[in-house]
Amino acid sequence: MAQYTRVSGSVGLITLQNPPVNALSAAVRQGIVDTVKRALGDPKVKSVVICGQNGIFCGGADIKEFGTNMSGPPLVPMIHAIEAANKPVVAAIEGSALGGGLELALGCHYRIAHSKARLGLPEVSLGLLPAAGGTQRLPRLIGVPAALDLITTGRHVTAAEALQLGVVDRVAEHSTVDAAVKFALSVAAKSLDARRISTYPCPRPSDFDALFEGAMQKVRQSARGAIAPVACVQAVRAAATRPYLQGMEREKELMATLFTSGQARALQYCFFAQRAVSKWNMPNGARWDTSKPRPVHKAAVIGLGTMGRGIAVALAQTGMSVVAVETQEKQLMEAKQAVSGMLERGAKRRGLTPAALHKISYSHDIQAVADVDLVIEAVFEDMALKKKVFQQLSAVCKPGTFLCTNTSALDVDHLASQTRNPELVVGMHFFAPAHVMKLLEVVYGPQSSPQAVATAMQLGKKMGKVSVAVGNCRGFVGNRMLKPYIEQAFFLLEEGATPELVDRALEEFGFPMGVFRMSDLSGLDVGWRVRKGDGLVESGSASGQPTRLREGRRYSPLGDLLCEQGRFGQKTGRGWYQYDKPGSRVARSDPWFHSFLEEYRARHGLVARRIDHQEVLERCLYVLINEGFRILEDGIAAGPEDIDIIYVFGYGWPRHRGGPMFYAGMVGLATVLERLEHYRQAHPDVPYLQPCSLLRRLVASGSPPVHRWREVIKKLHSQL
Ligand SMILES: C[C@H](O)[C@H](C)C(=O)SCCNC(=O)CCNC(=O)[C@H](O)C(C)(C)COP(=O)([O-])OP(=O)([O-])OC[C@H]1O[C@@H](n2cnc3c(N)ncnc32)[C@H](O)[C@@H]1OP(=O)([O-])[O-]
Repeated sequence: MAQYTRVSGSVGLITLQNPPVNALSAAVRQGIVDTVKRALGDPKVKSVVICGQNGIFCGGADIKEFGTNMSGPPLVPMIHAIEAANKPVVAAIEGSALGGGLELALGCHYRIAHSKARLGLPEVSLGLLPAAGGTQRLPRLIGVPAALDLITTGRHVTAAEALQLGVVDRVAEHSTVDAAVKFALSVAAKSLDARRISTYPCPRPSDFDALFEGAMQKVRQSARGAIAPVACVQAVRAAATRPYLQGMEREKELMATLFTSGQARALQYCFFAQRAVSKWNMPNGARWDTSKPRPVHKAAVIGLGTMGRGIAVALAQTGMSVVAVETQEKQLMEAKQAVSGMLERGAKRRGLTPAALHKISYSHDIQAVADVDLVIEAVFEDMALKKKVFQQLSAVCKPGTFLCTNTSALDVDHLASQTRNPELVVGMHFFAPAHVMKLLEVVYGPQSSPQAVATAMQLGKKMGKVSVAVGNCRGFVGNRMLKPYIEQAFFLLEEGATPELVDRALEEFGFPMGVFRMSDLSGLDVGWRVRKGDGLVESGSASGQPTRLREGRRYSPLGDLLCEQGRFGQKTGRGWYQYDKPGSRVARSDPWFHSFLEEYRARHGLVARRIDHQEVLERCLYVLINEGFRILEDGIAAGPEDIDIIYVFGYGWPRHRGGPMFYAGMVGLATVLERLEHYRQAHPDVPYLQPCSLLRRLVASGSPPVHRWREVIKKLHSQL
């Protein structure tokens, strides 16, 4: 809807009305067409202002309409009518002008933005391109290089940068609409010939070919198989090589290739899934909208290793006071330096003064956290040590202090049982580097209070994290699914694959790093320590079948054998790959490992066979997905969106593939089930390949679309 009023005597004020972000739904588009006609037909009106209700201009096209039979007036002619108007039209931009919202503003003759406004064309992040003239008008207004940057990255710019780029004409510190009305009065009599962007020539950069080749190469490298960024470059190229109307035809053509693509559906699913996970609920019925968080003004971090330092930085960057505790004096001094460095670099990147530096106080005494509202424990991943810390915290902290653990796999309930108030204990599982990675798993146990979960989720949002609430179990959601994925990768090596082949298949699928390059980065010794803790590691000297079985389950000692030789990955310069020196990041094939693998197969009577990318993907991804279904069945994750957001934001699952559960729906649940059964028959000693009954149930009920799985899961749990 759009409301029309005449203000200041001669200004027609059009207000977009579609809360919360005034998206350009069919009704809003119709409203704009009607109100613009009215303003242009009203003799008293000399100029027009378009603004949005509730302090936000427009969040773009209504994404909820995509995939439906879209009705109502199309955007392109609607914006043309505004640009062709014989009265100046001024866009008053508050809050956000994104996608179709900015394209609407680019159709106006002037743009005035509030100093806090954000502007951009983020369509690429939805698997699309700006299809209401954005790819043709923006290059004409701000030049090809700047337009290429905004359109291929989809990044939002501040009002200040938008002014500097020439996207907006003015920036207002207060009441943008008033400023726009005053401005509209001042330009009422001015000619509009030079204000219709589509009539502008598109400046042709001197290094035209090099620029577009460079842009195409860049998007192909960073896109990892995503198609929208490539189409964005092609559309902007049309702006620089064709007259406006032909360029618009090209924009339309390219959008048609994207609009119904699987990638666009996956990316739009991620958009809504990211918002859905903030609406958390627990099996005991507690929910996001009925559980009130408690404010956290002062927080503490216990243990200043790599994770603790990142968490301290992320907390301080919220502007709250932070107490950082490390009992080892030397480690404390090193941590102080490291944290200060990270804060200074962070502030510099954002063009800010490192005010957060003064928000952190350091101590080697746990007594220093007595008055904080929330503590995050990040000491070494050892249960005995963590239990001791939780006992101390329970004694030292003021009543009501939330006690959170950054453990990545240990039992949160067991730690809670070490305290006087287990209801105040939750897991806050960050991902390395903690001040960079967006994902946060908030882990609740049966005793965790809804208020503790609500407080941790709110703190996560304040730290700029995408927080997902999950139940307590071994490895929570992310690491629990990673275990069978890694196990299959090891088995594939035994059967004939190489680290290079497995990694190439996963990287071509879209992962930034394959499983073996990732293992070398995070360190083979991390997993080795956990397997030792689980009593799985045996001495390397023995050979034959028995050494590859643990309680009747197939087991591959490959990783253990490498660790016994000190091959921990990048940190030792040798792992699954070789590196120039310890700490280098460039992986190179290692002839030693290839002959070691052949000798290993011979020693264990294994005959290598040809393995193709399809088998790698099916075995590594379907077994991970299958564990995802078990997690849903166990109620550890409330819905597929929770799992998908965890994998997209924490494990490098390519966003244009929607996440493991969405991907399973795209491939077809029946196919996933059939392939798992196929591999289970071939490998009866691998229980992870046993299809989950929830998967069978979904296939039996006709493989409903992913957004309807929660109903099936609910029914399943109600029958349990
Ligand atoms: C032709 C044209 O070229 C093309 C084709 C297009 O234009 S494609 C569209 C391009 N536009 C975008 O990519 C912008 C997408 N939106 C955002 O980036 C953000 O929303 C925001 C504007 C910066 C506000 O952030 P926020 O943190 O304050 O609130 P929120 O929680 O995110 O959002 C609040 C609520 O609004 C919903 N919502 C937001 N934007 C929406 C949109 N464009 N369409 C439909 N719903 C939308 C969202 O799902 C949530 O719903 P619910 O969860 O409450 O039920």
